[in-house]
Amino acid sequence: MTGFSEAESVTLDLLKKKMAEFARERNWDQFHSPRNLLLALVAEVGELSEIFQWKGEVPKGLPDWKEEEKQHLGEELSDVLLYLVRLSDICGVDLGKAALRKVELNAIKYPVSQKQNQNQTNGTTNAHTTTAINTSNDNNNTEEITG
Ligand SMILES: Nc1ccn([C@H]2C[C@H](O)[C@@H](COP(=O)(O)OP(=O)(O)OP(=O)(O)O)O2)c(=O)n1
Repeated sequence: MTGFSEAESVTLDLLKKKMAEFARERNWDQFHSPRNLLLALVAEVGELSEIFQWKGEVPKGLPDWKEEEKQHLGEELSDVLLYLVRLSDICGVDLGKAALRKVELNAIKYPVSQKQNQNQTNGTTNAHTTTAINTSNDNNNTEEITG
C-alpha cells in the first residue's frame, strides 16, 4: 500500500482508492461484498458507541479526555468512515455527490425560518429559537419546534 504524504489532501476519492488497493493486495475483494461491508460497518459503529457508553453527556471538544482516548476515538471514527466509503464504492454510489445532494435536500426539507434570519441580521442568538420544520415526506405538513 502506498504511503500518504502530509501535503496530499484527504478526499473521499483518495480513501476509496486506498481501500480498494488494501483489499486487492490481500485478495480480500471476495469478502468485500455489500452485506459483509454493511455488517462490518455496523460492528464498527458499535465499537464507536462503546467509547461513549456509560460516560454520560460529554462536553464538546472532549476537553477532559486523555490523548490515548482521543486517538482511540479517531481510530473507531475512521473504521466507520472507511467501511462506509468502501460500501458506497462496492455499491456503485458516488458518496461525495450523494452526500452533497442530500445536504441540498435537507435544506429544502428544513428551511431556515424567518425568525432565525432576523436574529442573524440583528446579531442576536437565542438557544431557544423557534424553527418551522417540515415533518412529512410529502412536504405538506409543517410544525413548530423549539430548539
Ligand atoms: N476484511 C477486512 C478487515 C479489515 N479491514 C479494515 C477496515 C477497517 O478500517 C479495519 C478493521 O479492522 P479490524 O476488523 O481488525 O477492526 P479494529 O481495527 O476495530 O480492531 P478490533 O476490533 O480488534 O478493535 O481494517 C478491511 O477493510 N477488510
